Amino acid sequence: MPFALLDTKLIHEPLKYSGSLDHLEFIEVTPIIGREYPTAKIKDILGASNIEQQIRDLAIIISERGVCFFRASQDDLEVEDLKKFTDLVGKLSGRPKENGLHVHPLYRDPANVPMGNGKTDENIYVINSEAQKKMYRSMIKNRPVEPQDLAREWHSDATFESCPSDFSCLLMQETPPHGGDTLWYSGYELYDRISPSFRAYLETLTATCAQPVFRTASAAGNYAIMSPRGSPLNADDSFAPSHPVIRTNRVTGWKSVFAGLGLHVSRINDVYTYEDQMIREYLMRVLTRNHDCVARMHWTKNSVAIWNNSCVFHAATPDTHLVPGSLRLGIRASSIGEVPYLDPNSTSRREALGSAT
Ligand SMILES: O=C(O)CCC(=O)C(=O)O
Ligand SMILES: [Fe+2]
Repeated sequence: MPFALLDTKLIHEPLKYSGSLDHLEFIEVTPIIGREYPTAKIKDILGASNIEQQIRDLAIIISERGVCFFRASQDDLEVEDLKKFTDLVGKLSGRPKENGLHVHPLYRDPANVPMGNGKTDENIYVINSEAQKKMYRSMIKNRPVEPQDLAREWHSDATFESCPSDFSCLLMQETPPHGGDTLWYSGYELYDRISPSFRAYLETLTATCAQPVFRTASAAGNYAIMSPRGSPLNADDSFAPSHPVIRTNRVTGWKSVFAGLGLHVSRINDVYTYEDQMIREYLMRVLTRNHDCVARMHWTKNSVAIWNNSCVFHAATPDTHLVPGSLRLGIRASSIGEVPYLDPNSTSRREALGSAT
């Protein structure tokens, strides 16, 4: 049995779609990843008489497709609606009962400036291109960044927590005239592109995850006051949990690459340094050489994306500063899911769908 399987009690039965969203118009973004709803309003889902059934079904669709885009303007979506919606998607798709919305350790950081309405909220992470510009400037001063290496942007939310995020939902309130796209990458398909023997090896591995800005003890200490950050299990202030490199998605039951690459993965455990580098570089190389696994969102004002962090990686495109005077402002809520696990009896996405893609 792979040691990345932490606890058999964590294993969930895959959920079944009931058909409650069949009335919504949609297009698949690519054969592999993403679904776009061109006209649907999240507010209507929240006001539906069968809200619980619709949200549970939506959680299943997001988990199968990785990410869903709500293209129509969601300008009637208040901050409280965004929080309620994200919370319900996590709750109704079976996250542990004691978990709730993530409290981002950086929410009081100067970079996490007030939302468009001038307020702050512990459950809302603000994405503001002006504040990011300042933060990047100071980061670059301390740790020079290769300008051509945007691969550093790939990540999955809150993997620096023992219980990371299952669903994240981002409402983009202000958009630059061009640029500022976000990309999502299918961790299911990444898994399916690895040879069976190498997959079997990766399934035995875990990795230590850490947010780069929390790696100093004083930073971690400052953020510790925000415990428990969405789950009693996130009371650990080390910000360096271990997660399985291959993970089962609790909603679909499909295997995905998880803690094998990206911004927050600091070390593959129990291997030598060269092996750690080799495994992470290999996975990143498969990712960057297979752009058909990407769904890309060109944001329009008040559009929304909601994704399942346990089966997709995502990356911002930090080019807003190239458009002088433009502002990109988004607010994000994240639900806290289960402790990541690998069910050795789970299947890959392609196996489950019986498909070539
Ligand atoms: O700014 C973006 O495009 C994505 C930001 C992000 O990583 C997130 O909202 O989780
Ligand atoms: Fe993110």
